[in-house]
Amino acid sequence: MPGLTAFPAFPKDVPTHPLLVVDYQLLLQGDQNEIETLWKAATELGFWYLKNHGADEDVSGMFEMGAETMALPLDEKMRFEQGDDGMSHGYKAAGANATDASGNLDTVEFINIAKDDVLAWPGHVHRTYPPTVNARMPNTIIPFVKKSLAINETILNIFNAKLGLPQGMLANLHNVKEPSASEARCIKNPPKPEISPSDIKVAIGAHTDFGSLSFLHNRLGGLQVLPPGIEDWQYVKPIPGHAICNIGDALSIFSGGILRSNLHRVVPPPRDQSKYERWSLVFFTRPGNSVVLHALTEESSIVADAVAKAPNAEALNPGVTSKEWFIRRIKNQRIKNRKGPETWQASRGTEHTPLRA
Ligand SMILES: O=C(O)CCC(=O)C(=O)O
Ligand SMILES: [Fe+2]
Repeated sequence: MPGLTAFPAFPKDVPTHPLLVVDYQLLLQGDQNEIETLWKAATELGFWYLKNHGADEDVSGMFEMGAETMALPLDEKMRFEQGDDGMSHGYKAAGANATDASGNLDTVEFINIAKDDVLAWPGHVHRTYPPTVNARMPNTIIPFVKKSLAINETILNIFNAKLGLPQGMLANLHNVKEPSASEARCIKNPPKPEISPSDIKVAIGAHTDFGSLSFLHNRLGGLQVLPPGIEDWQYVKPIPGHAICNIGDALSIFSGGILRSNLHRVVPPPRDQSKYERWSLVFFTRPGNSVVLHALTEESSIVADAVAKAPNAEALNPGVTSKEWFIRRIKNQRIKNRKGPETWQASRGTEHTPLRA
C-alpha cells in the first residue's frame, strides 16, 4: 500500500513540537507519576503521545480498510456521502469542506464510521456504508472501535477524578449506549502536486476538535499544532507505536477550560515525505447527543473556581446539546453551504475564545 509501508523518515532538520509521552499500561495500573504526566499534557497543550495502547494491529487493519474504501470509484463512494445537513458519518470527498473564512478547499477525503453503527452491526443506527467497510466490520472495525472506546474511557475516568467530579460522571456523559457523534475516521491526503510553495494548500484547516477525546494514528508528518503563546505552526512528529491523543471542545467546556482543546491543522508532509499519500486514522469520543454542553460547576468546586477566573466565561456555557453543536460545526464548514466568511465563523467552536486565564 503506497504511503503506508514504505516512505522516507520524518526529516531531522524540520523543527517539531515535543509532546509528553504517556504509557497506557501505567495508567491502567494507576501509576501516580504517569497520571501527573497525563494531567500536565492535558492541561498545558491538550496533546500527548500514548504508547503501549495495544491497538497497533487494529490500526493497521483500519488503514487497509481505508485504502480499500478510497480505491472504490468516486461515484460509488458518493453514494455514501455525508450530505449537507450536518451529519458527520459517511464519506467526505476532497474539496467538500472549507479550510478558512475565504472558502479555500480542503484536499483530504475521508470515511467516517459511526460508533453506533459499529456497535449495532449488522443493524444500523445512523446510516449504511460501502461494501469495503461492511467486509471489515467484524474483524477490523468492531475491535478497533471497542479498544478505542475503552482507552478513551480510561482517560476520561482519570480526568473525572482529577477534576473532583462525582464518580463516573464523565463516563456517563459519554455513555456508549446513548447515540452520539462518536466515530472512527480514516483520512487520505494525496501526494503534494509540483506547484510553487505559495500555492500549497492546507489539507485540513486550523480547528479544534469538536468532541471530547481524539485517538489519532499518523505515519507521515503533516499534523501541526499552534502551541499557546507561540506564533508559528509546528509539526508533531509521528513516532511508530505512539498514538497522538488530544482534547476537544466538549471536554474543555465540561472542565471549565482546565483541559485544553488546542488548535491544529494538517499540511502536506515535510520534504520528501510530501511525494507520498498521507494516511491518518482517528477515533473521536464525543458526548451523547442529548448532553447539554456546559461547565460542570455544580458538580465540582475545581471547575467552578476555573470558571470564576475564566476570561470568557460565556464560551463555557454554549447552552446547546452536543447534537446541535456538531450539526452547526459540520454543516457550516461544508462548501456547498457557504454564503460568505460568516459561514466559516458559524462553524467555529472554541478556536478563538480563550477559555483560560
Ligand atoms: O490527520 C491528522 O493528523 C489530523 C486529523 C484531524 O485533525 C481531524 O480529523 O480532526
Ligand atoms: Fe482534528
